[in-house]
Amino acid sequence: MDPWEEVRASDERPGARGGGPAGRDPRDPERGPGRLSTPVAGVGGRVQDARMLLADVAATSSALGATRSRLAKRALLVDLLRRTPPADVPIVARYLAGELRQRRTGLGWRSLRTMPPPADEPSLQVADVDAAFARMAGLAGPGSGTARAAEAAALFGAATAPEQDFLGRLVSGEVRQGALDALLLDAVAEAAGVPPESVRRAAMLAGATEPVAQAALAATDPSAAREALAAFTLEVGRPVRPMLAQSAPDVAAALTTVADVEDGDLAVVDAKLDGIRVQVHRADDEVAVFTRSLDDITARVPEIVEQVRALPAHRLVLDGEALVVDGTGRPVPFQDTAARAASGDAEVAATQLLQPFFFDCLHLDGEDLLDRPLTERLAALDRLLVDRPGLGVARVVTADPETALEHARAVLAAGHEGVVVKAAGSSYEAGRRGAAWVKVKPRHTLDLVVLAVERGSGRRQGLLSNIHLGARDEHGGFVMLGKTFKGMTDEMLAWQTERFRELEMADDGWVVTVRPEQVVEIAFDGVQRSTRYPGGLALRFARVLRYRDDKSAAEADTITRVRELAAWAEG
Ligand SMILES: Nc1ncnc2c1ncn2[C@@H]1O[C@H](COP(=O)(O)OP(=O)(O)OP(=O)(O)O)[C@@H](O)[C@H]1O
Repeated sequence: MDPWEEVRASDERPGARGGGPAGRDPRDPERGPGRLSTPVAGVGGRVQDARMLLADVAATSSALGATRSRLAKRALLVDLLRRTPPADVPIVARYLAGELRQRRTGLGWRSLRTMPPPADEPSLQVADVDAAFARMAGLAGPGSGTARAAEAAALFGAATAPEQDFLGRLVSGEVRQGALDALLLDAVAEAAGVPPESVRRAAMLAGATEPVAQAALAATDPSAAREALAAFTLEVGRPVRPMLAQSAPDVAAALTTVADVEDGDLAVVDAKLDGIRVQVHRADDEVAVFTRSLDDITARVPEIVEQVRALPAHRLVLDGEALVVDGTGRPVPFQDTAARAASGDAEVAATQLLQPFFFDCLHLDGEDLLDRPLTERLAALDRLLVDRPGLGVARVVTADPETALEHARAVLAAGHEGVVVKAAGSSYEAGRRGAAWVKVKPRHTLDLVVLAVERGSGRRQGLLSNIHLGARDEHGGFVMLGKTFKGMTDEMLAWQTERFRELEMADDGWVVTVRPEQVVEIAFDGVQRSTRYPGGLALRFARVLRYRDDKSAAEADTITRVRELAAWAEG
């Protein structure tokens, strides 16, 4: 069967995706039940000298957990931000928006089991807590375990019972990192009195929420805040959040999503390469390579650096995908590319070369191209790659569904995973999953979060094997959709056994409950109704394709998406 036909015959239907902003319930009151009792001082009246108490952040966090609507959550965040002294804004933003990588403190769940008695009065300031976490993260070598335990005891001992609870949830990952980012940006806008788009755009260009929150809220009035935000522009050397794609069930549906093809609007149909996203920046001989999550991997990928240095330009920012290809130019299995990208081992790096393929150009020799139409950006890319066309991505520009489909078939035959259909006139919307890029893959996959794992038996004795899979719900929690022990290689089993021991929260001797942080890409044959699992749905023949370290749990697929798949399957 033609794989593209298979897509159409499978469980997705065109047109059923999209809709308005998720989760906004007009019946919700402006302020939710968890509203803080402390009065709002207003932007001008923020207490400039005092520091923010951890108790305030902890109270907001627990109120957020109990509040269901986005509107009420945003109101709580605005409340908190307005009362936060400017110097503390970055820390508060980091704790609530998810740029705190808890794992780096070295504190495990086990160390939280024996808390010292709580303090009676709140006295901890967020800056003290942040400093304590930073000190713990900096500990290494002999004696560091004891020093870390002493730091933790001092920190937790100075915390009241609700603060201990918050710190515990922060360390254990229950205060979900990243989940609030979009909401926090809107709250920053409201607290600073500026349009939300200006905050979002600044955060995308800065590649981070923290500095943007600080700039907006340190300003004395809305017009100063607007000016401070406008100062965030594309900077060669500083990664921007990458533009993301929606999905469509087939090429024709993708085409009509991005372009008015009846009217002859053109679409760019790109090969979708299955590797790792790379954003490369170059200023003369300085080259930096960033991943989808904006980690700097320059030192691990000298072969990419070299190829970028050879391009005929002084300053550039390119977006692309890097993969290992075999002698015939076909991509190797994704796991091998991922293993190569993760490895800093010089021997591996020398034998398995990562080849970059560029599909967008955001800056070229002094000109920012983000706001230019895609066709102009691609013309710049083509000029740049004129002597190295192999560094580009196979594409056609068309309004004709047949031509697009033909290209998609050729791309698949060349060993790639699908196509990305893009509006020819669209700008680069950093950080957004807009309608301008639509991906089509013949194989169905979901990115789910591992909630628990069962001990293996027989051949898998001593290993952690059967994983419990969860989709995100609208309220920051997860809905279990089933379990699988299929598709795991021996290496994967060994890796996951170690990984899930790290994330362990409880072990009843059979099932190990883990912190919901690890994303796994699952292939499946369909979604069916089931009374067995809490969402009323289960995946048929779920199997593991790969673990994804480039996505956080906050970016995993939602139960709404799974419900859509079930509805499509039922017609
Ligand atoms: N030609 C291309 N244009 C844009 N993105 C591409 C292209 N080829 C490969 N990609 C990859 O596809 C991804 C776009 O899909 P999406 O935004 O949904 O991210 P994703 O969730 O990582 O996707 P997936 O899991 O399907 O790879 C990009 O992040 C990029 O890594």
